[in-house]
Amino acid sequence: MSKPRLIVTLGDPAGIGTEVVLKALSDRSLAECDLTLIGNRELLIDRYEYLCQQVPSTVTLANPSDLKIIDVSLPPAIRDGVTIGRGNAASGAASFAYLDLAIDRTLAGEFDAIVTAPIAKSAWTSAGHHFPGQTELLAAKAKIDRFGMLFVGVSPHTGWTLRALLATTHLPLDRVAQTLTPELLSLKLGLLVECLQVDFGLESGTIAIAGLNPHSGEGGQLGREEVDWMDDWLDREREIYPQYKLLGLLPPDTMWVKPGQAWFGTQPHPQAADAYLALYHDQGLIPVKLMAFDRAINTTIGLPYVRTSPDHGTAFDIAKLGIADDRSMKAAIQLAGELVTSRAQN
Ligand SMILES: NC(=O)C1=CN([C@@H]2O[C@H](COP(=O)(O)OP(=O)(O)OC[C@H]3O[C@@H](n4cnc5c(N)ncnc54)[C@H](O)[C@@H]3O)[C@@H](O)[C@H]2O)C=CC1
Ligand SMILES: NCC(=O)COP(=O)(O)O
Repeated sequence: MSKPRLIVTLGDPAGIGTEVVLKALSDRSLAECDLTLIGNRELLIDRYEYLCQQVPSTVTLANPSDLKIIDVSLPPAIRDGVTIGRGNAASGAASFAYLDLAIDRTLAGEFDAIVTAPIAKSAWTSAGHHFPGQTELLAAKAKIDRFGMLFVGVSPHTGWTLRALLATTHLPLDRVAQTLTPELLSLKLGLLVECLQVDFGLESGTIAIAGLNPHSGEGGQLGREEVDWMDDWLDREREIYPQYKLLGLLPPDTMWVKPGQAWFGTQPHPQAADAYLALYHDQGLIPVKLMAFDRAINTTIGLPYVRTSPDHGTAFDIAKLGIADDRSMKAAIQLAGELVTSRAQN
């Protein structure tokens, strides 16, 4: 089989996107993928030259002149408006243009997967692009409304694989309860099952599902969603997916004890689940980032192609320092290659 063709966006040019990409691409093991960067060549070269002065001699950076690059030309006002360490309308316009073109080229069949460096949602908004995140732009351009945000990480301590899907994502907390419906949860669980089967070869297994309220509502005393509809919803899903053991609705704090042990222990915990369904952003991402911030991968499931991304953001606070950790970006590129290969074989 030919090498997976990956397009890697440089993300917000005021953040650490270019840095983590150039650091990651200096790793020769990534040569198993056919990689193309997409971004503004002039900003990329400026950044490379700056970083060469910043990083210690033990750190290597890929040289842009050795890489395939799709150059996204930017009007001078946008290019000159980018200020390292501060997201603004110019950096938002640039990062949006990179992703927008990457999607078009991928939908046209030129690439098998998109790996995205981080963008700032607020910079997109300042630039007039009103999407909650890259995920929603990817879904809108693919014309799908069935998609999910799944985080994946492999423990360096035990080899155990953490998989956590978010039922809702970039939503104010006070809108979560009204957004959760039986239909939405069925859609997300169905996507998760498909992904476990197609991408991870798990035809059966265990999926743990969190409740919404403290102690999963404590029988209605601490919140009513579980007793009013979520318990019945889960009973129905158990009939639909008899090959999976659906655990739940688990108290949302203690749900993470076994995965924590499976991640940090000396061997995978026998009772850790194959996947976790968290009901809102921070219910899932606080534990994921505590366990795996240096290496977790954000992948969009349900798209007609593979999309991965590091789990971190633009890190404007360290963008001038040259100290960004590229392991999550490297893992995102590796996983994209693996998923493309496994989908081609299925
Ligand atoms: N996939 C994406 O495009 C994501 C984008 N974001 C965006 O990033 C912006 C900043 O968000 P924050 O919540 O501050 O999260 P963040 O991940 O950018 O930063 C959180 C903390 O972690 C540190 N950090 C992040 N990545 C690092 C790395 N690779 N190496 C070393 N240290 C690192 C930062 O310096 C900061 O102290 C927001 O505008 C948000 O929208 C946030 C998460 C994901
Ligand atoms: N917190 C996760 C996140 O912000 C992912 O955003 P995006 O990949 O949709 O841009």
